[in-house]
Amino acid sequence: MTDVSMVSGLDSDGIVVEWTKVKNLGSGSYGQVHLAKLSNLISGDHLLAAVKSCAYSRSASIQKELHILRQFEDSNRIVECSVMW
Ligand SMILES: Nc1ncnc2c1ncn2[C@@H]1O[C@H](COP(=O)(O)OP(=O)(O)OP(=O)(O)O)[C@@H](O)[C@H]1O
Repeated sequence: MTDVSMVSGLDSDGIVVEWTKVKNLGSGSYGQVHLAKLSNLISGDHLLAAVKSCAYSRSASIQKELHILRQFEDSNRIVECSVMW
């Protein structure tokens, strides 16, 4: 996977979001996890989040993980889980 420090994409609400890698947090079986600064290009809001990314060819595994995590959205142990394309 090509390593880039800044990525733009659409969040699940169709909002354009730019994320900049701050530091590497680790990697697992399906992708890499970075502490990233997310910027909403419309509102100008920023937040820090752990962002997992992977090569497109491996994205089915991350989508499966997202599907499982969404079943626990009401859990107080999951802060928020969202997707960006
Ligand atoms: N929210 C988070 N905050 C801080 N570090 C995180 C966070 N999520 C993941 N990490 C770090 O990134 C690493 C990789 O996470 P990831 O979820 O991809 O894999 P894993 O669950 O550890 O392993 P596997 O996918 O192989 O079962 C973790 O081991 C952890 O060190």
